[in-house]
Amino acid sequence: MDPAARVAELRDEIEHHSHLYYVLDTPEISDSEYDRLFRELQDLEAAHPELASDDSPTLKVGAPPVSAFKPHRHAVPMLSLDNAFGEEELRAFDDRIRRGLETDGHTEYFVELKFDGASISLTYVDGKLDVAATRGDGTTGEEITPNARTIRGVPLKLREALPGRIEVRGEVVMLRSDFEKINEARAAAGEQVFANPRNAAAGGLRQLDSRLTAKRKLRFFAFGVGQVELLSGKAEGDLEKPAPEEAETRHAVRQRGLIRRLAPTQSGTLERLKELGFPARTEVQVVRGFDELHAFVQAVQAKRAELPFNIDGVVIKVNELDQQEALGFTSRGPRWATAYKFPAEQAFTKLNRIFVQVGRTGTINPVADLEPVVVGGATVSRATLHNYDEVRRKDVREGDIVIVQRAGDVIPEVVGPVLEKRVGDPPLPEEPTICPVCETPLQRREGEVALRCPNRHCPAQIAMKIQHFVGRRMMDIDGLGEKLIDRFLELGLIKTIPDIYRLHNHRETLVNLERLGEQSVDNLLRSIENTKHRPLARFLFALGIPEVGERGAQDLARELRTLDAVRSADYETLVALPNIGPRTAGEIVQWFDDEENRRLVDELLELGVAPEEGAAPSSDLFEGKTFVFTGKLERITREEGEAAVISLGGKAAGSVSKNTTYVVAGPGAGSKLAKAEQLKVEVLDEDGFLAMLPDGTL
Ligand SMILES: NC(=O)c1ccc[n+]([C@@H]2O[C@H](COP(=O)([O-])OP(=O)(O)OC[C@H]3O[C@@H](n4cnc5c(N)ncnc54)[C@H](O)[C@@H]3O)[C@@H](O)[C@H]2O)c1
Ligand SMILES: [Zn+2]
Repeated sequence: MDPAARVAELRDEIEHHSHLYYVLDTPEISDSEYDRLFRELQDLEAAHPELASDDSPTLKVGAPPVSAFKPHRHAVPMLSLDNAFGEEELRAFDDRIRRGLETDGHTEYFVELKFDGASISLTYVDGKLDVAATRGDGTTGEEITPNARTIRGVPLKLREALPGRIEVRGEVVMLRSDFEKINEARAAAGEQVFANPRNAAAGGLRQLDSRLTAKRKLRFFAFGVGQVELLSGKAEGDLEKPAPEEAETRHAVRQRGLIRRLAPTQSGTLERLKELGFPARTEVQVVRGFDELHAFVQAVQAKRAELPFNIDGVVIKVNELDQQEALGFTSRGPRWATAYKFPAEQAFTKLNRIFVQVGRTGTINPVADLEPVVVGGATVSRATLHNYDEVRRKDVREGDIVIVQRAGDVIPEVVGPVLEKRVGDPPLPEEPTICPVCETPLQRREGEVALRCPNRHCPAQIAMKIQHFVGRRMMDIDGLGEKLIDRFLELGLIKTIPDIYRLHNHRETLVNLERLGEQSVDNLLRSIENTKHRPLARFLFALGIPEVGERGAQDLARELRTLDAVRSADYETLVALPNIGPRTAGEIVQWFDDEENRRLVDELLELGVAPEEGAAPSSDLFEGKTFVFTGKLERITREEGEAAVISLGGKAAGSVSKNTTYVVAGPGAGSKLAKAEQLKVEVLDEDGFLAMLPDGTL
């Protein structure tokens, strides 16, 4: 295509999506698609300077304010940020900064989370909130003062009544937990769900009735200041050592009695904001040079999913304000900062078909078959829809354009359809009445939403049970994957879980199977044999008793120690155990009461499976104490730490609560550490933990 035509097309398209995103808060394409269009336009404009235009979206910020609100002119423009994707672009940013500052040394950066929300400006006059405004197009925003007053983290009065005027800027976000509740309610009311917390927060800011804003439970995190015109006095002490070339202006400022900075650095500014009453910020750090910068970025990325709100990257700012000034601005943003973007966790794609999957316990799960799309750095072509209640609630139909989400290790899921893009009126997917695999009529258990196939010999369930049994966190049978299990089932080589341990009787058949050589068969048989003495906790987890997960199985093994004790425990015994609730206790009793399940366990034992019993604690040193391990440990693994705690009579838990005695935190610890600090739980580092052990080591 002719570059001029493409440029025109891109500008139109970008304007269209900006309007949907910034003004209507209902995007139709994902952020990464938008970023791609934006980059393409930037590149074309750079390659063809003759196509430059003053009103190109590449020179603009956000979108103009809507007329329902009083316009607010920003004293200092509220700009956007440049982006960096990947290590190479991060390095290029660092190089550019060093060139700009004409230094070869390490630059000092202030690095922090890039909140995925909407920015606002809060102006305080003599310490009182005077006016709040959205970013708008950067020059003019919308005045939303009554709405801002409802946001947690926006002080109505600063802790110090600073004389003069100070404008604080930051991001308004919605916690993921609040977002989920709000979306559930919207779906139930047949409304379009919000694609993400950002849209919900941005929309919440621009309500005409501030009571509606209050309902969204928004939060504010300050990240900087705009205009500062404080009368000298209190804040002056923070004006340390002006750079010599600035002494002149500094002198003039002082004569006028005005101070225009809170502190000489970005990190100092944030400290001051905290003192003034803005919520403390976590995950902020001063780093020097590229390596430290890169390490921080990676550490944040690793704990992205643990944070209570969404972030879309890390913001990197040159820390010294004098250096920031020297670097200056472009029309869209500061030269002294960039946004390092993480892979997007959401994408838009077409839902081709909804099909049914039968789970391990017979649950019937609708699954979306999607046009493959990259989300969170991986290609996704299937996503769970959980159950048919949810399908109806979200109103997802075949052929819809849907929002797909993949956050951290969580299974990809369909957030909801883009109703605007629905073609015609496709029928709501029908809930099946018979199992798609064995054709048994489906049932629904009392109090459950999911339908179930009640046929315990249903081939689909057996396949899933076997897959679960051999899984990595269960019996961990190396080399026995999903495909091979299906093949063995088809050939009748295995029909039940115990048949796995009888496979050696079929060595000849196996060796002659297509694509399985003698060597891989022997490897497989050996790895099966090697799993006969797995720890009891793993074995219990592998059995697939409803409600008994990894932690539950560990609790059972630790408390009851032998398989016999678990098998024969009655309801009262079980329910008295820590962490075992009535429902779990009931399921365990029922499972072992079942004739077929008992035979399954007996057969396994006869075949030589002998789970390693939970050892009795060697001491009661940690009795009554609960430990939580978090972050990266250097000298021991988390599992070793937990095993040590248990063997000394203590407990290891996965999350911090008021019952936690100690949190052992290594580098990179995130929300668990924050929770510990909040609950005033004692925090140890790895050395501190090791020092508590009888020998001072494992
Ligand atoms: N899906 C769509 O249709 C669509 C349309 C338009 C824009 N977008 C998305 O919006 C982005 C552009 O939006 P933008 O102009 O707001 O830029 P941006 O979100 O890339 O970066 C600038 C903004 O980051 C925010 N921010 C968060 N944490 C911060 C911190 N710690 N310090 C400083 N700023 C912080 C501020 O609000 C600032 O204005 C695009 O990259 C795209 O992903 C998507
Ligand atoms: Zn079935």
